[in-house]
Amino acid sequence: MSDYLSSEQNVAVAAVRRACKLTTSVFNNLVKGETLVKGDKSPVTVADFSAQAVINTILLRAFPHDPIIGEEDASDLRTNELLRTRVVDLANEALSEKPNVEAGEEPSWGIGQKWGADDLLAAIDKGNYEGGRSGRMWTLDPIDGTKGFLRGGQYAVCLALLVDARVELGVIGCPNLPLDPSSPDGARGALFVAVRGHGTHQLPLFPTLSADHTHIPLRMPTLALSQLRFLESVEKAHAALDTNARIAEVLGVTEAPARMDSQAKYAALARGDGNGGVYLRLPTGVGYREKIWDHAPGSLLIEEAGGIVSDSRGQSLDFGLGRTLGENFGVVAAGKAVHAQILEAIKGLGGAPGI
Ligand SMILES: Nc1ncnc2c1ncn2[C@@H]1O[C@H](COP(=O)(O)OS(=O)(=O)O)[C@@H](OP(=O)(O)O)[C@H]1O
Ligand SMILES: [Mg+2]
Ligand SMILES: [Mg+2]
Ligand SMILES: [Mg+2]
Repeated sequence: MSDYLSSEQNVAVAAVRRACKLTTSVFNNLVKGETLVKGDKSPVTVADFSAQAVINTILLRAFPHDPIIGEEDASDLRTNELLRTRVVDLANEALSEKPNVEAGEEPSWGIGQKWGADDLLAAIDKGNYEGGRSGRMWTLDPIDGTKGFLRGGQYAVCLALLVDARVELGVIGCPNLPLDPSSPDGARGALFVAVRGHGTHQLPLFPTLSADHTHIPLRMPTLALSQLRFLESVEKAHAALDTNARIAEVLGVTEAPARMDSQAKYAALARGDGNGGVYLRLPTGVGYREKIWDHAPGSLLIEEAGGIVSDSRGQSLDFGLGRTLGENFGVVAAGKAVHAQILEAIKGLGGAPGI
C-alpha cells in the first residue's frame, strides 16, 4: 500500500468491506418483496440504505470534517417504520462487529458498537453535500447497479475521495466478480483500490489469510482495435446500445459485447478481463446527467491502470460541478492505443442520439 493517503485507504477499504458483507448477506436472505420504488422508479433496497449508513458512520468518525456526496437520503426511512427498523438492525450488525486490527481497523471509527436510529439516519443524510470545485469530499454509491444486485448479477459498492475536483482515491467492492478472471466459476469477491500516482491494485474482498492483504497491481493490456470486445450496460435505458453496435461495425470489432451492471465494468476493464479493452456508455439522448458517484472511483481505476477516460465527445470528466457531471455526456474508457480512434468513430456517427 502506498504511503500517500494511507489512512484514507485503510478507512475506505474497511468501510467498503463491511458494506459488502452486509449487501451479500441481504442478498442471500432476500427478500425481493422488500424493494421500494423511488420517485425515479429505480429500485431501492434496504441494502442501499444500510450500506450508506455503515459507510457514512465510519467516514464521519474517521474524517469528521470531510463532506460526503452520497446517492441515497433517509426521507423514506423517516416515514416507514418497518423499513427503518430493518435498516437500523442491518447497519448495526455490520458496524458492531469488533475492529479487525490486522486489517488496520480502529475503534475510533465508530465500529465495535451499536448506534441509535437517529444517529444512523443522520449519517445517511450526511450524504447530502452539493459538491463543488474545491476541498476534500467523498462520493458514495452504496450499491451501484441496483438492478444487477436484485437479479443476482454484478453490482458494486463505490467510494471515492475527491480533492479540488480531482479523484485521488477510488475503492470499489465487487461481491459477485470472480477474483481470478481466468476462473470465472471460482471464488467471487474482488476489491479494487486506485490511488492517484500509485496505481490500481486488486485484493480479495473477503480476506481469510494474511496473504490476502497483499495488493496485486493491475495494468490494462495493450490491444489493437480488431481485438476489442465492448463492455456495456445491461439496461437499455442507461446507454445507447444500438449505437455501440454501429460503432463496433465501423471499427471492425467482431466480438459480441459483454454486458455487465455497475462500475464492475471499470474494474473488469482495468484488469483486462476477456479482452474488454473499452467501456462504451453513449448517452441515450434524453438529457440524462450522469452522477459523479457513478464514475469517480471507476475512472481512477482506469487511469491508474494505464487507460484513458473521457466523455463521448472527448472532454475530461469534470467532478467539480456538483452532484452531476453537468455537460459531460456519456463515457468512453479505453486503453491508450485505441481511445482516440474510438472517439473518431463516435464523431463519424454525428447524428446518433445524444452525441
Ligand atoms: N437514463 C440513465 N442514463 C444513464 N445512466 C442512468 C440512467 N438512469 C440511471 N442511471 C445510472 O446508471 C447506474 C447503473 O449503472 P449501469 O448503467 O452501468 O448498469 S446497468 O445498465 O444498470 O446494468 C445507476 O446507478 P444505481 O442507481 O446506483 O444502480 C444510475 O445512477
Ligand atoms: Mg440509483
Ligand atoms: Mg450508481
Ligand atoms: Mg446506487
